[in-house]
Amino acid sequence: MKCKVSKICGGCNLLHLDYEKQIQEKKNNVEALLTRNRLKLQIGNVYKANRIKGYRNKIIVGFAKYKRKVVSGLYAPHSHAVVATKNCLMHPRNVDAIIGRITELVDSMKIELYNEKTGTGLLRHVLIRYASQTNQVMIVFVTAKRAFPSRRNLVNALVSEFKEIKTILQSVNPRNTSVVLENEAFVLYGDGTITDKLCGLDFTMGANTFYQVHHDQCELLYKVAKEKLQLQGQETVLDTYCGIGTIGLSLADSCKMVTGVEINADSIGFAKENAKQNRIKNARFVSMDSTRFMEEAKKHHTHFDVIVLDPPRAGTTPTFIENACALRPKKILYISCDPRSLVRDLHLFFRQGYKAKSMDLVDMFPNTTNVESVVLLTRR
Ligand SMILES: C[S@@+](CC[C@H](N)C(=O)[O-])C[C@H]1O[C@@H](n2cnc3c(N)ncnc32)[C@H](O)[C@@H]1O
Repeated sequence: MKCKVSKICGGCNLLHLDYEKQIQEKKNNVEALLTRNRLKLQIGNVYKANRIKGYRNKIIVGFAKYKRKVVSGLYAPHSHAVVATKNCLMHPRNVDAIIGRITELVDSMKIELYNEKTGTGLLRHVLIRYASQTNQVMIVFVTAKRAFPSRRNLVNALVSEFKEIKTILQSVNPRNTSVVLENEAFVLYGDGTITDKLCGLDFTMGANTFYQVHHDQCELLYKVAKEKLQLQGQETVLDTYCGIGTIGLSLADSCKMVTGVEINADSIGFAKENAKQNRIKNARFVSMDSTRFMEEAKKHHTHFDVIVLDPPRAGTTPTFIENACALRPKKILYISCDPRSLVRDLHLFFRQGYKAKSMDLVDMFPNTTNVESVVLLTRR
């Protein structure tokens, strides 16, 4: 695959390798990390992706002016510089057409671009989410202020042209931070949600909720998780860092009870809604910091047979690990998107009497160096 901007964009830093070599490189990198950290762990399978382009279902584009015309693109790594791109190889084609049209409309409607240096202007970025199985698109305009003069014309133009746009929102971030969705989002069109199908279930999500970027690899990841856990139908499962409930709900038909914990209250609202719309009755969700939940669970001797954790890149906390292990679950499944924080946390699990039974990798992010790990821990 050839991309003119891959060197400056930095998004696809393995694009120069053919896919088999990318997979080998990812495996080598994780193995080297394990060795450097004195972890004797064999990597079992590396689950490759069938779809290695056009897979990204969440895209954030920035805008800039070039020769007086508005251009859009991804941000260069660790910077706020926009790399003007058209038809990124990782974007679904129909989403790219929408991005192209938004860029033209921003230009022709003379929508002011936000200037980070002076703190003036309006439009900061646009976030697009795509539910690939239902062909539903969500667009979020992130603006520096609430007043958005041309929004009605912009929305009308987009929805009349693209039938797949199900909802459009505006999120206001007045502060000088790079956080994309800082505040509450206002609905400009539709109901503020899109719904995708995953593992045979319907999952509705909002603008600031987490959803894995590669639909098919996400299904594969959850399938691997289910296989690793070998649930017998009687277990109580705790799904921490649960987002909109995807992992827990996909396990619900194989266990007695699922409890999901997540810090983002919006996500918990969607998780409850998702349980309801899929008629899943053995799942409950709690909006709470996972570490605090674990402390409380330990204090009240709440037992779980299985604990699943899928934290953000930073990994989990020593307090979470200490309390989770003190509850003595039979199995702990650690799903991680950053092998470095995973390795750090595994040392702590080992110190608390757990051992790694298996470690597998799932290629959630083809053409990049990122990889998802799944580690099954059992009591020593
Ligand atoms: C990598 S995502 C995983 C979400 C979900 N398991 C999935 O597969 O879609 C991590 C999730 O952890 C949540 N989170 C971040 N910090 C948290 C915390 N301290 N306690 C609970 N949840 C947290 C984020 O909001 C996000 O939804």
